[in-house]
Amino acid sequence: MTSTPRVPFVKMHGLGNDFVVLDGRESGVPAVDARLAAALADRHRGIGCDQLVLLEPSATADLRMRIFNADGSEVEACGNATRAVGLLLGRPARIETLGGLIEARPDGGGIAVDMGRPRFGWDEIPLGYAMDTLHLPVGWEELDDPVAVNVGNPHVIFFVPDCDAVDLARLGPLIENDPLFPERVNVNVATIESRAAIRLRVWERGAGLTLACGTGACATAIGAMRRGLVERRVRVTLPGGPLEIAWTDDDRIVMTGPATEAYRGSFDPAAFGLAPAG
Ligand SMILES: N[C@@H](CCC[C@H](N)C(=O)O)C(=O)O
Repeated sequence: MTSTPRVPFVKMHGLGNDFVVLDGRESGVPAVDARLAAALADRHRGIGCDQLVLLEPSATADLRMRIFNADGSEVEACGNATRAVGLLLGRPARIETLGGLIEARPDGGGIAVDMGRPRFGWDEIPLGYAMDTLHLPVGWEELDDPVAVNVGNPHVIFFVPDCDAVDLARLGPLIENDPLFPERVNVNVATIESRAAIRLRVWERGAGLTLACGTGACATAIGAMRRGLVERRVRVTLPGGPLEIAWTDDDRIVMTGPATEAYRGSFDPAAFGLAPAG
């Protein structure tokens, strides 16, 4: 009897936003589609994670990073996963993503990522129709007057007196799936603590409430900076811990924070309905 070769993975997280990382640059790693991504992300029947990350060779960068939400949807960007991949690589690297080319490098005890330029056009978020993205004239119950920012992926940000008091588990999915957002949206509720500090909770598109969201921290910081609420370098504290976000003079977003390798494991592809390789 021949046994099916197991598929290796690395379990990682950035401030508790957790990932299963598959290295598709190695042989034996299966093609990932939405069904497999959702099955592996399942916390009861799979390995469990907020996002599945697949590394592939790239013709234009050091490697390509593909990101799948827990619901199986493939997305353009993930700040925390980029720091995790930066930790795995252990050296400065240019990373190709669906959202553009970004760069990760070791920085002190953590990883710094140049996330590229923010975008503010209504059709770049994207929104369903033209409106001012600095003050969207819309609201859902007590959440209103949000900012919209695309930092590779789409975000809407509500500034509120106390983000911990918002019922984000109920309002998050309503806003995520509102027809105003044709590609759905990540929903951020933020409280300005000072001109250098923001507190943030995020309902992630395709993943729900997470302990941290790197792109959410970037989008929220940029939204707050555009409104003149904070300086161009700010600490954003999520339930899982803090990230430092800077908007540079040459219009780039730099996010700095920790990443952690939790463990290495392997799974039986047959258990996930995959035929043995070769
Ligand atoms: N956790 C991520 C964001 C992952 C993708 C997001 N849910 C989306 O659908 O755009 C981060 O750290 O940025």
